[in-house]
Formats: sequence, C-alpha cells, structure tokens
Amino acid sequence: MSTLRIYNKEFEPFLSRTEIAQAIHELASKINTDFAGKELVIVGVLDGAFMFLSDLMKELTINVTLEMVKLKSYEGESTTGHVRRLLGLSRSLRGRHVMIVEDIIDTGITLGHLMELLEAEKPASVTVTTLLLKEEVFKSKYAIDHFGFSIPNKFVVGYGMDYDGLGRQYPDIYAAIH
Ligand SMILES: O=P(O)(O)OC[C@H]1O[C@H](OP(=O)(O)OP(=O)(O)O)[C@H](O)[C@@H]1O
Ligand SMILES: Nc1nc2[nH]cnc2c(=O)[nH]1
Repeated sequence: MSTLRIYNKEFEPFLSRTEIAQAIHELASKINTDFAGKELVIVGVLDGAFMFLSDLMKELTINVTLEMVKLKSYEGESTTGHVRRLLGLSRSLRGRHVMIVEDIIDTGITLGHLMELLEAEKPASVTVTTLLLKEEVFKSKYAIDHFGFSIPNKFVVGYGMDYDGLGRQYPDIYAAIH
C-alpha cells in the first residue's frame, strides 16, 4: 500500500484488506452465534457501508434479510450535524430482530437519527455493528454492540468511505495526513 492523493489531500495506509477481512470474519462468527436460530433484518446504511455489508453478509450463515437506508451528514471531512434521509425503510420492522450495519461511527449523530427511526417501528431488538468506531469522539445514549476496530480521531477513506465522493473503491483503508 502506498499513499493516496484525493483532490489536494494526502492519505496514508491505515488498515489493510487482510486486517479488514480478519476483523469481518470475527464479527460474522459472533453474529452467527448470537443470532443462531433467529432471523435477522440487516439495515445497511448507504452509501458508505456497501463494501463492508457485502463482505459481512457473505460470511453469515443465519437467516438474514436486507433493508437499505441512505443517510448523509458529511461534507468533506466534517459532519454538518444534520442527517438527511435520502432513502428510508421500505417495509415494517415490527417484532423483528434488527441489526444496523455501518462502515464507521464517529460522532454518533447518524446513529441517533437512525435509532429514532427504527424504534418507532417497534422491533423486537436493535443491535449495532460497525467496522470502525471513533471511541474518542463518539457520544450517544445508544451502545455499539460489535465493532471491528476502534480508531483514533482521523479522517479515513477507502473500503466504501469517501472524501467528497471520491475514494470509496479502494479495498484498503487510508487515513488523512494533516
Ligand atoms: O457518527 P457520525 O459522525 O454521524 O458519522 C458516521 C456517518 O458518516 C458516514 O456517512 P456520510 O454522511 O459520510 O454519508 P455516506 O455514507 O454516503 O458517505 C458514515 O457512513 C456514517 O453513516
Ligand atoms: N469517509 C469518512 N466518512 C466519515 N464519516 C464519519 N467519519 C468519517 C471518516 O473518518 N471518513
């Protein structure tokens, strides 16, 4: 892995595809055990989660259905503090076991918005799985059930995550050099 330039910003290698695959394998094993004998509705959060969601789902052996929502709150490297819902739920989640799947949880603003949306549906349970968690800055009344990596407060791209729309396609994750 070498450094990456997007617009005028430099990014350095941060997590390799091998490390990511290993973390996903461990997350999937845990989910397969925790939800054995149950049916799970995964709520994937577009756009950023598409790659993680795809790799995670390939390792799930439990019965699982998929629902996608599209939420957006970032411009450049910062949150606007306002979550725009560009695509919402398409069916009822009443009485279902639901798992939110996120690529990254940072301030927790997006999670708070989504949790309120899901709780109104009266599901049987809601759990949260994210590949990356910025524990230093995360502030929320909601708990994260599973995360792949706890990372410092650095802006990251790759593996589904973008910098102003670019960089999502890389199989590894890079961190901004400030
Ligand atoms: O915890 P927070 O500070 O709310 O940040 C987390 C959110 O930021 C990213 O979405 P973004 O708004 O960048 O949209 P995208 O997924 O389409 O890139 C990411 O996919 C999360 O949904
Ligand atoms: N691409 C990207 N999106 C984010 N959303 C919240 N934090 C981040 C981050 O570090 N990188």
